[in-house]
Amino acid sequence: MMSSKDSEFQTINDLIDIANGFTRAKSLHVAAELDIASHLKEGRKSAFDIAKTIGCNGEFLYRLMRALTTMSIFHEEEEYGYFTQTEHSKLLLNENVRNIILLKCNFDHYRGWENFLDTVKTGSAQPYASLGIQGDYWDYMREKPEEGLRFRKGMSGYTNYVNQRVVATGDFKGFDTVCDIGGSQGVFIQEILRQNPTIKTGINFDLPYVCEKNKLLERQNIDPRFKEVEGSFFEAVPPANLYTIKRVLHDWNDEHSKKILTSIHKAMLPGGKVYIFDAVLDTINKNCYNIVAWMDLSMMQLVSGKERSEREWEALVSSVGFKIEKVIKTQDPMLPPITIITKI
Ligand SMILES: C[S@@+](CC[C@H](N)C(=O)[O-])C[C@H]1O[C@@H](n2cnc3c(N)ncnc32)[C@H](O)[C@@H]1O
Repeated sequence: MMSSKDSEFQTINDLIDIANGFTRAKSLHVAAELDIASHLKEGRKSAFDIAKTIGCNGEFLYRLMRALTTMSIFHEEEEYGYFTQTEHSKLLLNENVRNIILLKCNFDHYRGWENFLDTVKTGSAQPYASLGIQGDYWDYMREKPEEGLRFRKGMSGYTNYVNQRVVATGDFKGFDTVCDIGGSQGVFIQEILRQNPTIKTGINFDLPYVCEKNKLLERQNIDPRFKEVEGSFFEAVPPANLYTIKRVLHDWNDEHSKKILTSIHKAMLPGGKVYIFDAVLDTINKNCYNIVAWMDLSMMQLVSGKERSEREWEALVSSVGFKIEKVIKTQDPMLPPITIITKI
């Protein structure tokens, strides 16, 4: 039986474990950056041999891999220095997963959290002030092209991962023109077109510098119905019958979100709808791990945005002339529910 002292030690260990989160994330980052998993594809291998191949210090790479095994990333064999793959480390071979990790754990992403204490105290976030960046997160992404590319690849990683299931949740029949607002590299609208042959035009709408960078992508089998339109959703969006807006409104506070929704309201063709793909907080269980509570903090610190409850969504959309028609809930928190809104 556990004594109360034992259970206190366990709790202290749990807290220290949480405090170690940064070290763990950084170790995962280095493993992804060095693409260590790809060296175990053919079977067991010594960390010292991998180190020689990739130009690392053998002992240090061994110690990194040994630490990662404590989180089920790689498995250490009986023979000293040898490792095999695990279910977790196999996933590092998936380009989408690797891009998500590289986005989440990169150095600038951490730096954006440096003044989180001030954010909580003041209720106002200045994530990149210490890097001398004025303006919002998107200005930062434009001014630091490497970060911008990492961000877009990471977002496409998320989207590619859930795309098929998310699109299958919605009903896209009867809409001639569908426009994905803030669609980044355009992978979401391409999947919508792929699953819905009756749509006539699918527009990817994003900022001019994002569309410019998209021209450099090696896109394969582009659907002739796919179109890219550049602009700012604070000014105007293209006319469409259906707007999809995925993981965008949570980037913005209510004042900015109202402006985005107003642009959509003005441009929407008669009988149109908007599908919002963002979390609805009420669908999440309290007091246990959920990804949305953590996403909410990232929104708070990095972009001054937030995740919203159904009541908050209702208040937001009704203030600009929309009403919620339906919320299609999903079981997996990785899959955003669809909040369908129409004009009042
Ligand atoms: C969090 S990302 C979401 C990307 C994509 N919808 C997804 O789910 O993967 C937000 C997107 O909004 C775009 N964005 C930011 N400000 C914008 C603006 N003023 N007008 C149009 N797009 C904007 C960004 O460039 C970025 O692609």
